[in-house]
Amino acid sequence: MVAPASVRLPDPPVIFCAGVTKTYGDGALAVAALRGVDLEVHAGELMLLAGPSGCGKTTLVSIIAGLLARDGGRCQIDGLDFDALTAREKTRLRGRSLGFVFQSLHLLASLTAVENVAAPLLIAGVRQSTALAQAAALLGEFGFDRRMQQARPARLSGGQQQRVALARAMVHDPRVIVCDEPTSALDGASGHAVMDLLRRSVLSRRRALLVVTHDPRIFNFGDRIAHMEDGRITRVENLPSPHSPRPL
Ligand SMILES: Nc1ncnc2c1ncn2[C@@H]1O[C@H](COP(=O)(O)OP(=O)(O)OP(=O)(O)O)[C@@H](O)[C@H]1O
Repeated sequence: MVAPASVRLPDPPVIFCAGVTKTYGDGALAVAALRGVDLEVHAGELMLLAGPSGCGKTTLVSIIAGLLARDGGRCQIDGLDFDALTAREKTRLRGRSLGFVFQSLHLLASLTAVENVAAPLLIAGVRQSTALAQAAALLGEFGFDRRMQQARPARLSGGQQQRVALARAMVHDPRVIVCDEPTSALDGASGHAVMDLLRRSVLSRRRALLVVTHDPRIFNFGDRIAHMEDGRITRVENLPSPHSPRPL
């Protein structure tokens, strides 16, 4: 049936997974990490992903970010399926549409904070002066003064390093940001500051964010929470009155 012109159909999800499976190894050593995961995250939504250690959270976000191939099911970012793309198209999709922050931040030790943040723009071919100016402006919004922007990661606190990693994931204005345990190593105030920045970026940019967490202190930053157990998402619940800071 055709919908009447006045009915607004919902936007398609920005992150879409249906029946995703993944097994590591084979034979007697096989580990079924994902057993059929269904998940949808929409523009403007911050989805938390929680569950016990070993239930498959990192495997799932690695597949969504195109860093790991799935065995079965469907998975799309903005309507595109990583597994159907050539290596060059995958790199382009990652560079254009995705930002990720994993547990080990992978900041480059020999570069300053601002150079780390500018790196994705330089890789995408943006002129150095423009890339550095954009990176400095974003770090400024993240509370970094000029001196902190010129510091190498080893001279920054854990919370500051986490914010540099976040800025690097956002500087190219991606549609999707995926974070694996962004606050696990941080004290309450630093974790709050990081989640505040993530929340602000969702509100201003209508991004889809997927944040893996064990940390109940940050549950009020999410719109919904997907509970994962033994390789499946067993329940998705709406979170009451998510924290709504000023948009970035
Ligand atoms: N490279 C690998 N080779 C073999 N097994 C793996 C590999 N990576 C993960 N696994 C296994 O797959 C399952 C899911 O792991 P995964 O890291 O996705 O879980 P997780 O929920 O992120 O755990 P945690 O909360 O501890 O980070 C676990 O049983 C794990 O031991």
